[in-house]
Amino acid sequence: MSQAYSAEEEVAVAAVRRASHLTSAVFNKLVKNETLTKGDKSPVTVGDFAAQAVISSMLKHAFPEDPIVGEEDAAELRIESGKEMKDRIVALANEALTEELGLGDNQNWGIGPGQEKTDAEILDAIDRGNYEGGSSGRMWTIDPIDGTKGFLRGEQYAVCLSLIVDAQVQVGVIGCPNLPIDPANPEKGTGVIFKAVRGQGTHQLTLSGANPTPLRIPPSTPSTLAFLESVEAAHSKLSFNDRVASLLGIIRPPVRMDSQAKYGCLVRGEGGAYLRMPTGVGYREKIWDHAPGHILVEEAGGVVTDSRGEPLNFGLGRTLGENYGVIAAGKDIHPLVLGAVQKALAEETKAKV
Ligand SMILES: Nc1ncnc2c1ncn2[C@@H]1O[C@H](COP(=O)(O)O)[C@@H](OP(=O)(O)O)[C@H]1O
Ligand SMILES: [Mg+2]
Ligand SMILES: [Mg+2]
Ligand SMILES: [Mg+2]
Repeated sequence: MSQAYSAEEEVAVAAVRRASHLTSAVFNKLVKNETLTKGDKSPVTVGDFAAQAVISSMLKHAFPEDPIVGEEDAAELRIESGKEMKDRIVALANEALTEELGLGDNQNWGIGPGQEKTDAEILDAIDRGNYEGGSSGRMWTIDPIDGTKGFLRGEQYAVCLSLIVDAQVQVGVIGCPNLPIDPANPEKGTGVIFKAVRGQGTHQLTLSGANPTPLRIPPSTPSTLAFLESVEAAHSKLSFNDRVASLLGIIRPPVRMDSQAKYGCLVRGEGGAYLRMPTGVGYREKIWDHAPGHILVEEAGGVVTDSRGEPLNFGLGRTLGENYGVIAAGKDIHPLVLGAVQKALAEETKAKV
């Protein structure tokens, strides 16, 4: 009998691979009018839309019944003012879908090079990401470019895909085109894929899908720990992390990095703990920003909770609901970090009264 979710894993890695190639190629060619500002003031580029179209098209081919919770939608591309961008996205997506990447010829799963798609098919593929989520059944999450701000700066970003079944993440794949393959040996270059399947561990692959290497979070102590945190101060309360670090006697400065590449770094032993606390503006975390990273950490022997010590709930819809932050770390150090977070929160409450 084949391993559980082996077809899903194969398709997910292939889809992330194609989308990762697309995004890194697009970065070098990106021009100014190829970025839009969304309603929440965040950026979205032709790369985000095209990568979501590619992943969604491949998922439809392999698993036509599965709903998708995707970050982007095509509304802006369906109106006259979006025509130029739409044309570019259709061309990019078709290029990526038909490219020969040596992924095998399993046409049943749509992994090998496919046929060109029409404009309508590409827009519909993007809009298939409109599922509202929920606590039962299968669903995929797509964050075609996580860390769009990092992507635009030429820094870290990640192509993120997960399969959630009955509110449990079962498969997670994260492509990080700009991440060093081996941080100790920068000459090895950049571009990695992290993958995890429930019960089967976490692995790092090259961006070409080769050399699967198992990953376990190594033990750490406050003297070796550094927080992995956002670059963007608007995304998490960085001053809070500083307070927690001082309560724990952490000496190393935080490692700031955009996107779920942070979860990838955590599982391969960089940093030691991921900490993301709300900034207080009422933002709700999105499931596509955490589901793949969450399973990478759990399958590498780590623990992920919110600041109350509760598990994250992926069954509430497109968001994680009320925002109590995210703490991810190896299982030895997680209780220590959680304790310090709760102490820092209690200090804040005390300072307010
Ligand atoms: N106020 C806020 N609080 C927390 N996260 C936010 C936020 N505003 C945007 N984000 C999310 O932060 C993600 C990036 O996380 P990070 O800071 O770890 O790189 C963004 O993903 P996208 O770049 O996919 O839009 C976006 O979904
Ligand atoms: Mg975004
Ligand atoms: Mg994101
Ligand atoms: Mg995104």
